[in-house]
Amino acid sequence: MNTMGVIGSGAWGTTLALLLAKKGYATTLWEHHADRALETQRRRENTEFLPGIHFPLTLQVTSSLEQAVAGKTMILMVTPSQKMRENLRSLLPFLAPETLVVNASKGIELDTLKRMTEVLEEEIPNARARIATLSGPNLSSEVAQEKPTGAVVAALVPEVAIQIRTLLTTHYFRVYTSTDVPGVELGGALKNIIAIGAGIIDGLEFGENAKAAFITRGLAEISRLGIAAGANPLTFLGMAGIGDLVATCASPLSRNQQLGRRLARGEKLTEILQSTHSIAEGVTTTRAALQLAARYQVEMPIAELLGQIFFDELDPLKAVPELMLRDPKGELEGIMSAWVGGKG
Ligand SMILES: NC(=O)c1ccc[n+]([C@@H]2O[C@H](COP(=O)([O-])OP(=O)(O)OC[C@H]3O[C@@H](n4cnc5c(N)ncnc54)[C@H](O)[C@@H]3O)[C@@H](O)[C@H]2O)c1
Ligand SMILES: O=P(O)(O)OC[C@H](O)CO
Repeated sequence: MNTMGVIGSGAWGTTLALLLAKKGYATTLWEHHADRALETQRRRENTEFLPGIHFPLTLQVTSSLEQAVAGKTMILMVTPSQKMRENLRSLLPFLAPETLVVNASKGIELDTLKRMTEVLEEEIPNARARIATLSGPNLSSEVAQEKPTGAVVAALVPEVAIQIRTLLTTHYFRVYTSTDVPGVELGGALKNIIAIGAGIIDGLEFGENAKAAFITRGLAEISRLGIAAGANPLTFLGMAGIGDLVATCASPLSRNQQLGRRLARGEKLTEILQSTHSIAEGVTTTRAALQLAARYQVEMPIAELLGQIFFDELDPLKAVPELMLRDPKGELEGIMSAWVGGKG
């Protein structure tokens, strides 16, 4: 009998826990606030992040990491990415050696600049043969409503990815597999930067041409950095690349996109971040991506300007001519050299 643990009860963690529980797996969802765990367990609904969706009997909520982790077939890590390491350290005493561990968060650890599975590898003994990462165009409320969705799970060991694909697949959640862990993970993390920019473009009412060009150049920027960091270039044409970029940049459901629109209206970043419990990972990811770009000597003009908007209060309207009037260049410049020079 397969049993599941989900660590992190925000919108995505709750959605994944519901998916697994509705498949009939006994699933335990971990919430880090004890009183909120009790409240959610009592109400049988996550009223804050996923209102209106009733929990089946197979889904239990707890604030005990032991209950959420011990003896499970698979656990999914769905905390804010900057909290990944501390949560892993806390749950490690309860983690059985055979439990599969899947990252479902999209971010890069500040300071270390590690991807989430790199953090998993550092914290979990003998992790390589049992860890994986899940990504793709997965706006949580659509998945929770069982709307048809595609995703990708990447693992170093192909059989592990296949095993996890089997556990996650449903009639509304089609999962592909990959062995390109860096590509899948960087695609998912870096698209949040571009989604904030797309929100700014929407907020400034610059139109669809502008947004399409911006997404396209965003993909070029993600690909350049990803390839330099060891990703397979083709991954950025897949679920975790163009797939997630389209969903997140186009949808008003995206929290990163929403943040961009609020910035365009003149709201201050600190006020926006204080006004919500939801995570918009793109802001911290911009900081980390710029440091990675410096490490790999990759140009990221969009991320640089967004960094100036976030951290130096650059007026978004002033950023636009800077992008438009950069030195003209060939469309594939930079991508080709990264491809030839990268490990991908
Ligand atoms: N929401 C989506 O549609 C979606 C889809 C795919 C991936 N993701 C990714 O999943 C991750 C989690 O996002 P989400 O949407 O589930 O969360 P959310 O933004 O809906 O809520 C944030 C959650 O983080 C929890 N939290 C805060 N501090 C914590 C700590 N110290 N330890 C553990 N938990 C803590 C909060 O209690 C809350 O449950 C992010 O990396 C996000 O990018 C989200
Ligand atoms: O709401 P966002 O911006 O965190 O995006 C959610 C998912 O990552 C979309 O795939």
